[in-house]
Amino acid sequence: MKKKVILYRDIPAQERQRLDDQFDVTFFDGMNESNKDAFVIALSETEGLIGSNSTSMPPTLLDLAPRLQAASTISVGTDKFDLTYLSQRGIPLMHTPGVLNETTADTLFTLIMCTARRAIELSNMVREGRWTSNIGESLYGTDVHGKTLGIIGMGRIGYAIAKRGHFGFDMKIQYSNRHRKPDAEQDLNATFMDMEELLKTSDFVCVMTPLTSQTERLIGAKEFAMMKKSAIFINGSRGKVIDEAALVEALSNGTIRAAGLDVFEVEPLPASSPLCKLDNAVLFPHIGSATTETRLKMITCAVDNLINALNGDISQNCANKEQLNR
Ligand SMILES: NC(=O)C1=CN([C@@H]2O[C@H](COP(=O)(O)OP(=O)(O)OC[C@H]3O[C@@H](n4cnc5c(N)ncnc54)[C@H](O)[C@@H]3O)[C@@H](O)[C@H]2O)C=CC1
Ligand SMILES: O=C(O)C(=O)CO
Repeated sequence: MKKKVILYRDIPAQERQRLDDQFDVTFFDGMNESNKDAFVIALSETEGLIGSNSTSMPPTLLDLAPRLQAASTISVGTDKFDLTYLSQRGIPLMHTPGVLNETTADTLFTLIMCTARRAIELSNMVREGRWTSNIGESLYGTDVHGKTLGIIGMGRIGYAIAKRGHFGFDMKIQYSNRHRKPDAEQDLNATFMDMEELLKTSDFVCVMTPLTSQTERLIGAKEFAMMKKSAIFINGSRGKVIDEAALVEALSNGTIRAAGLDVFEVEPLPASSPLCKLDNAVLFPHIGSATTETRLKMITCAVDNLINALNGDISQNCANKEQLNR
């Protein structure tokens, strides 16, 4: 008999077919008030889960899935699951590292360029008929090339961002990370330092850590105050890695120059957020990996991951492999 699987995000037909070939699939378009009861009933029988990282899967919900054997998230970030809880139950969480590095780094560099050159603010000026003469000094941007790029979280994506800065923009790269990265030091001439020194000396501060209990609110009022007044802050990790209210304050009172954000404490970001009123904030709707090519690669990877995991193979792309092996 085929194993039962819940698919909680729409995926292309050919990938859905690969799941159907192997499993008895129940589809939900996310999880919301209108389908929650049916979702809970399906959970009681399911052996596998696959979906996107816009849906939270807390222990209270997964307690309702006593037969669960594997979960597969269409993301590299695993913060919508509790890894300790899953590991205690012996359930692997599969994810999609690597396939989105370059696309996400492109997005982060777009944020760097848009904030530095005030691209969105000035584009809006043109569209709204407010371009009536030469723009004047008060609307000039700041250079990106030749500046210092500080990366907090020099992992797979951090490295891809640093590569763009080093080779494309002649930037000086510095980083803080849980451990040193010899490849970044050799290939990109990157300098390892503690976060405080990085905050004080970078022109662009880019956060690319995962969201964990150690990184939650890593950057708050104290950290913004350490940055240069001319600094530009970029967050592509998760909204909760920063204190958003403190960022609003820092952008409003000139503690830092500007911010580019792809992620927020609450997503979708409500239009009532004070961030939406700030010209010096560039706001993207969590599009780090959102290209047609890369999203397909992520979905294909996540489908492979679930098939492998439910067949007992977690050698590739298992986020809690070490915890499971303990
Ligand atoms: N905006 C978007 O659409 C996307 C966001 N992400 C986010 O980016 C995160 C990173 O992805 P990868 O680069 O693939 O992960 P990774 O595991 O390769 O890199 C993360 C790095 O952060 C470092 N780190 C952890 N805690 C730290 C701390 N307290 N201080 C400094 N460094 C710390 C780790 O040592 C590691 O090198 C994901 O977990 C996800 O949350 C990922 C993809 C797309
Ligand atoms: O993969 C992730 O973690 C994302 O945030 C979406 O690409």
